[in-house]
Amino acid sequence: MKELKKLNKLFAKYKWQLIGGVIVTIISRVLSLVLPKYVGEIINLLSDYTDASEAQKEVIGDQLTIYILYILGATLLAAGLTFIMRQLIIVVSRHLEYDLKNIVYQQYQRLSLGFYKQNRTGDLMNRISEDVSKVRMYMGPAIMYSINMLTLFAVVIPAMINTAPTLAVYTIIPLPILSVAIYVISREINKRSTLVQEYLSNLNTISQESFSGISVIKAYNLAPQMTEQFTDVANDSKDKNIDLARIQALFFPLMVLLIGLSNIMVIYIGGKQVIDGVIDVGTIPEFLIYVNMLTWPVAIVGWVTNMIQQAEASQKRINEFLDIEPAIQNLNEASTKVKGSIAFDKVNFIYEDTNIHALKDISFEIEAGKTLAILGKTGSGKSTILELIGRLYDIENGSLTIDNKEIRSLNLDDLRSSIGYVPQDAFLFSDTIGNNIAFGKKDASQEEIETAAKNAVVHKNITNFTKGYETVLGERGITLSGGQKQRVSIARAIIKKPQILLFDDCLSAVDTETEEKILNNLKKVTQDTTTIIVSHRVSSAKNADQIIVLDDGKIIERGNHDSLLNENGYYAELFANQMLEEE
Ligand SMILES: Nc1ncnc2c1ncn2[C@@H]1O[C@H](COP(=O)(O)OP(=O)(O)OP(=O)(O)O)[C@@H](O)[C@H]1O
Repeated sequence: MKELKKLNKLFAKYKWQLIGGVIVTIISRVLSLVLPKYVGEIINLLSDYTDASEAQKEVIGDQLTIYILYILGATLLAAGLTFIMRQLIIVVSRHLEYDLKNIVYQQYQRLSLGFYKQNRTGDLMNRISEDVSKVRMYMGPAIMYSINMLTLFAVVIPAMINTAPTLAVYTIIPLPILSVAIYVISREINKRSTLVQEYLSNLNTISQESFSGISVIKAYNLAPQMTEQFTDVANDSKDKNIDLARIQALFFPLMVLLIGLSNIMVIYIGGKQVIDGVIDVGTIPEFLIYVNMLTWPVAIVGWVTNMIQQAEASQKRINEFLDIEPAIQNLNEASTKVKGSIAFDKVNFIYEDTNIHALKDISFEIEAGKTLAILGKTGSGKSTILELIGRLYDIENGSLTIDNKEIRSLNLDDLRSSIGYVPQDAFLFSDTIGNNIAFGKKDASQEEIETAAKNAVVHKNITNFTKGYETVLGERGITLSGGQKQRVSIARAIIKKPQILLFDDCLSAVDTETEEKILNNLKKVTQDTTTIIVSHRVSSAKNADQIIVLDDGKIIERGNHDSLLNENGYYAELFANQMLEEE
């Protein structure tokens, strides 16, 4: 229960509902005693009825009516209270589940990019859904059934012992056996259902990948292989489901068998005691009802134990993530507005997970409002520079300053909200185009959205869609072309009028003519914005105030378009090749 202790803080928030739930449960269980007690009394009265005089028969008749009314009243009240009990405890568990999901989600948002590189999306999803659901089973049903069971034991067993001690002992004996048997079976059920879940998740991954990669599958005519792969996994999944169904099928027969045994015990031992005159005949139906009242809670002991064990394991997995401190921390709570000058001084950067030395002794400076273009072969470290400016990673070596202040000393929220970042792989949400652009600025007006789209030269494309800005994009924005996606992503960055704009090769899918138009528009609207353009194309870089060329993490050339052409190095060669291509 060590891991589950973490939830106590959450429980405290709902303590009154929980205490109410406990009280209501106790009252309803006490009321449930009325039924067996008076059924016993009724049978006793009935057994006297045949030999009774007319006057006595009338009294017995009245008595029977009163007992029946008692039973009816108590049963109705107990039913009402059971409803309230579920409303209190189960509803609280849903609130707790909601709170826990939010806590996990907020933690996910806090964690740094490195965390996401190390953990699979499926695992993250599982912990926030599957694991939280298992913990909810502890927070609601497990607690409710435990209270229910304990109060029932506390009221029924003394009542039984009080009425007929010997019969009580014989009746109770099979119950622990039932409890252990259910525990063993439900543990096996859990083991097998975990396997079923695993196979289901494999099946989901295959289906999801085949839907996302449908164009590749069709182009390579891979449909038969994919179907075969799916069938194999589906077959395994079916086998695991059958294994599960087999063990589940044992659950109820076993319960019925053990209840039957207890009932036979009551009738056999009770019958003998009635013959010997130790107990009244009414005690037998009374005990039969007790046995049936106790069986479900006894069976539940095993089930609840399992639920708690699973919740403990799930909470352990959740705690693993909750206990991680984000690698990137905000070290300054005070607001620090960013103007936009950036300086790298002998920055070295090694990716921890791959040990790749991505940046080696990088030094450059950009004044606020100026433009820097970064060129270089793939894998030369261009994107890494942008990631360091957004503090997606911290540097260990050298210095990176913004407005002459060490980047770590800036308020992280201020830093990030002063940056407009357009990643290499434009990601659009499954939402309208308008909302995707407005994502960069919460309260953006339609006019602002359209202006941003015009500057990113995508307005005309959008208005060509029947629903214009209201066009809903599918998963990963599949209704847009690569170039359109890039431009929507640019509009999203410029709408927030950031102090620093980072473009990571985001004009690669746009033709040079449109590229020119976008760059010209940007020049107008981002006059005071520090802009860094990462590109493979000279056309994106030629107008920049400063250009650096990277190779294997090092700066091999720097200058502006004219000076670099004079150098006759990599840049000049790239320019010549690209001019040739264009011609
Ligand atoms: N998250 C990461 N974890 C580990 N290694 C990484 C990570 N991101 C990049 N790298 C490695 O760091 C090096 C520099 O990568 P980077 O993405 O900065 O290059 P790039 O110049 O932007 O390349 P491209 O033009 O292909 O986008 C590469 O060798 C790459 O494999």
